[in-house]
Order: sequence, then C-alpha cells, then structure tokens
Amino acid sequence: MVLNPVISKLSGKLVVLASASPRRLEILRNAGLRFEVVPSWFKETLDKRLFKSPQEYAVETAKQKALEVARRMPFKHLKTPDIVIGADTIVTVDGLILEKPVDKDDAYRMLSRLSGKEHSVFTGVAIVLCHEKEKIDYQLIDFYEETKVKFADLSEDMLWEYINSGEPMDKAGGYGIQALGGMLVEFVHGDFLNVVGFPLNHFCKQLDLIYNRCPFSSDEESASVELHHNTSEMLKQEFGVLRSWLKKYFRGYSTVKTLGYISHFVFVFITFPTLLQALFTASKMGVFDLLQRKPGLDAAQVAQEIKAAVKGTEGLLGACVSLGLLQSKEKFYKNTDLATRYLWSDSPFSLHGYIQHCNETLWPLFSHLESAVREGTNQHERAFGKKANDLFQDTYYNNQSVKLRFMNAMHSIAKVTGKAVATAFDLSSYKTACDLGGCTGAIAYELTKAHPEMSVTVFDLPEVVEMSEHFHPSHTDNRVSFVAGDFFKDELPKADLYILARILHDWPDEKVHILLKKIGDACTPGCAVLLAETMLDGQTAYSALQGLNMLAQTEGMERTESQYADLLSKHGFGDTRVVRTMNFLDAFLAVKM
Ligand SMILES: C[S@@+](CC[C@H](N)C(=O)[O-])C[C@H]1O[C@@H](n2cnc3c(N)ncnc32)[C@H](O)[C@@H]1O
Repeated sequence: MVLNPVISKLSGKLVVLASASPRRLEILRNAGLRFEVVPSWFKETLDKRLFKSPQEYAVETAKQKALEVARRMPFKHLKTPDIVIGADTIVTVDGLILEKPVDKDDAYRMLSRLSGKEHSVFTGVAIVLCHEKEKIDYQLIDFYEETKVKFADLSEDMLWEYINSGEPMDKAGGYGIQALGGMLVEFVHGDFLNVVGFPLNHFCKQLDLIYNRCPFSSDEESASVELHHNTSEMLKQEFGVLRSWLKKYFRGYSTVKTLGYISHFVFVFITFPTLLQALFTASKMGVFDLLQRKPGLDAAQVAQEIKAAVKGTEGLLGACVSLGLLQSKEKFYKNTDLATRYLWSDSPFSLHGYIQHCNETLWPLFSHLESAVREGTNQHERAFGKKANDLFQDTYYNNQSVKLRFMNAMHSIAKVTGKAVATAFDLSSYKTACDLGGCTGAIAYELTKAHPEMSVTVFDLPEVVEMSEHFHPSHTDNRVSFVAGDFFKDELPKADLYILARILHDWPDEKVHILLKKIGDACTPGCAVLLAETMLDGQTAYSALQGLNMLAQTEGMERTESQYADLLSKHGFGDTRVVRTMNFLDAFLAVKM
C-alpha cells in the first residue's frame, strides 16, 4: 500500500490507544489502524510550573498516560501490547495553558480569552514500544505538533449560545473545531487534525522512522530500557565498554611518543576535562534524549533538532561515539546501551539529573579547588557570588530551577543506589522508619519495596517536601509519607529505624552531634540508625574524589567507618556493621544500646 505504508506495518500487532477521546479514536480508525482502546488511569495532575514550555507538559502527560497503560496491561489484562499510543492536547494563549473547562463559567473564561486572538494548540504524543523477552522492555518515542488557530471576535450572545450547546465541556480550550466550534475560527495554520486531537501526519512520519527508515530498527538492536537491574551483568558490560574505550584512547595517542615519553595515564588525566565537557554538553543539549525518541538521525537532523551548527554537532556526535556513548552506522546515530540505561532523562536509572548538577554546580566549584584546599572551606561564594551561610537555603533552595536540578541530582543517585542500601541488612524487625533529609523519597520507596511491612516517613525541609510529589513513582501504596521540618530544630517523627543517606557528610562534627543527639533521644534500645555514605576507608578513587567534592561543596566531609562509629557511640549507638555495596553509597547500621 503506497498511501498507507506505515499503518500496514502495524497489522498483526496489538496496538493500544491509551485515550478515551472519541475524536482520536475516529481519526485513527479512519486512517485504517486497528487497535484496542484502554483509557489511561494516569491522573493529569502534573505541576505545569515545572515545565520549561507548554509542549513539554503535553508530551510528559502523553508519556505518563501511555506508560501507565503499557505497565498495567500485562498484569490486569494478562496480555502485553506491542504498541501503546498516548496523547494529550492543550491550548495555550497569553502564556497560559487551557485544558478542559470544569464548568460553564470556566468555559466562558477560556473562550473570552481566545476571542479575537491567535492561539496555539499543542498535542503531545507518546509511542511506547513493548518488547517482551524474559521481561518486558519499553522503548519510548515522543513528539509534539503545534497548530496556530485564530478566533473571530465573539459577541457575548455567541459565546453563551456556544457554551449552552454543551460542546465545550470535554474539549481542551473549550471548543471543538470539527463541529459547532468551527464557526468561531477565522483561520488555521498547520495540521487541522492536531486541533481535533491527533496529529496524524506527524504520527505516520514517526512510525515510518521507526519501522522503515531506522538503520537500527531490528528487534535485536532496538534501544530499550531495562526495568530490572541485573548488577553483575551490567558491571560486566560496563567494564567491557571502559576497557575498549581505554584501548581506543591509548592507541590514538601513540604519536605522543614522537614528542617524547608521556605516560598514557597522565595524558588521559590532563585531557579529562574535554571528555567531561563532551558528555555534559551532549546531555545539556538533549542529544541522548533526542536519539532515544528518534534513533537513527543523521548529524544534520540532530543539528536541526538541538538548534546547533551542523559542523559543531558533527564534532560532538563523533566525540560521543568515541566515548562509547553513541553508535553510528551509515552516518546515522543512536544511543548505546550505556546511554540508554543512564544518560537519557526518563530512563529508570537515569543519571541525567546528576550530570546536570555536576555541570552547573560541581564544575564551577571545582574550578576553585585550589582555594578550597588552601582555605579548607566550600567555594560557593567564589563560584556563584553568594556566601552559603545556610548550606541548602542559600545555595540550592533560593531559586526554583536550581532547587529542582538539585533534587533531580539527588533522585538520580538515590534511585541507582537505593536498592543496594535498602537490602544491605536484614531490617525485617523494623516496622517504622524515618528518612531524615530523605529529599524526593527515592530511598524510602526502595525500602518499602524491599520490606513489605515497613512504612517510612520522609522528613525534609518544607521547600523540598512541597516539590516531592513530582518524583512519586506511578505505582505505590500509602506506606511512604512526607513531613516538612528542620531536623536541627524540630521534633523528629517517631520511628524505630532512622535513615541518614548522604546527610552526615554535609555537616561538620558539631552539627552532626546536634542531629545524632536528637536521634539518640528519640530512640529506645533496639532502635537503629542506617547510614548511607561513601566511606573513605576503601580509598577508591571515587571515595577520595568525593572527599574533595564535599570540601568544595559543603560544610562537612566524607568520613571513615571508624569516624562514623565514633560519632554514633557518643549517642549510645553500637554493634555497628558495614556493607560495601559496590555502588555509589555504602551502608552502615548501628543499634541503640
Ligand atoms: C545531600 S541531600 C541527600 C538526600 C537524600 N537523603 C539522598 O541520599 O538522596 C541532603 C538532604 O538533606 C536535606 N536537609 C538539609 N538540611 C536539612 C534540615 N535542616 N532539616 C531537614 N532536612 C534537611 C536537604 O533538603 C536534602 O534533601
């Protein structure tokens, strides 16, 4: 079929539309697509303020709708779809996002705002490809389409007659262009069906890219996100990448010998900033996210999407290929498994947030490392022009986007390391836990997953708790709750296990003692403290460099196992045990005697 080469590729596949909109249904049916309708249960409550643009909000909502259905179907419907399609349409005018009106007055407010003006209609679309092998892998492709619509001047009579027709109520922006609402519209620029609720043309182009054009689209090679974490397999693969990368790096520098002997290792260290900047820049410019959504683009297409020069983009993509972060085939690029697992922002084990934090915060701080070493203090004032009297309030929490970046950074590491910490010890005798400074709740959720009878209170500053909802996993019971407060000043929630993950390393001994005294006072014998920190004893390069990181960034320091045992013993905790998790954080348990 020439007219329908893509839709026909889907015949024989279980295609699911995660939307109950009759208009979307009709558009896709008319195009000849056969599919089931499974409306999403995802509640459309994302905080719009957290998105840089309205289209990002629409795409995220579409993604969440589609993923919810893709994850639910194998359990509730006992079948795994091949493809789930999610979509979300919004109208934007004067910087406001208009969704469906809640009543007639709301419809009036929306329509009178649109009267006589041009507005944009965005539909975010997400396509989830489900690959079922031993477990289910999900690959996500998303995009959006914008159409401009100009309304005529609407009289009061016209407005109310239209509202009383009942048509506005279930439609974004309060109108339906395909019916009576068409009479309100002077002109449309762009895809008409996008305004109705589904950008069919763009959707077909995406399917074409997935099924016909992408040089990597065989099932074997398709980039996928592992939802299950097999640590030893993962480590093996990563060591493989590292080994082959080092080999390439060294071989490339054999000419160095002609300049006289330079240790290859030293050369790697000296040129390390170029490597880091390539990674930071590709991550910041959205290269990994783009190639996850649209694998198989060439350099010119990537340049267009990330709004960069073709020459610069070619250089950046080449560097990422040489680092094992991207693969290229016939001049088309896609993420490697490593990038799929860690570098694009929506992977379950994404380190994207931490990479942004390193780029925007650690890197400027580390450029003053010499001063940090000379003075023995953090370098916020030099790097950002503001003294950090209060470590968190003055540095991360006085600006909404910096706060979110910091929370994302904490969340990415906590998600990657949370399970290892939560399962390091037998914690079955503890039924109530309190995660002090628990931030987004990532470790708390891992604890409740690992310990079915445990409930966890996350205690953090009000600025953090107000944003924590953004990070809640989609499937969770009510065993994790959030309480706002200051752990140096306020009463601590009652619990028989207190968790301190990356908390003590932020503070000098005096402040650690204030906190540990409060915990000691709240504990009865048998209660315990679980620390998650990078212990200095092993003196791995990672822990030693983390020591410098704490110096440049905080008021505290990384400590050794015996330093932690010492601090805790002053508040009645003993019987200490440590597990080296081989992950970012080690686990340390001490029991109140
Ligand atoms: C380095 S982060 C660690 C976050 C989390 N425990 C983890 O490992 O992902 C430190 C956390 O302590 C919180 N925090 C700092 N000062 C606090 C205070 N006085 N009271 C409560 N929480 C505080 C911060 O908001 C932040 O979430």
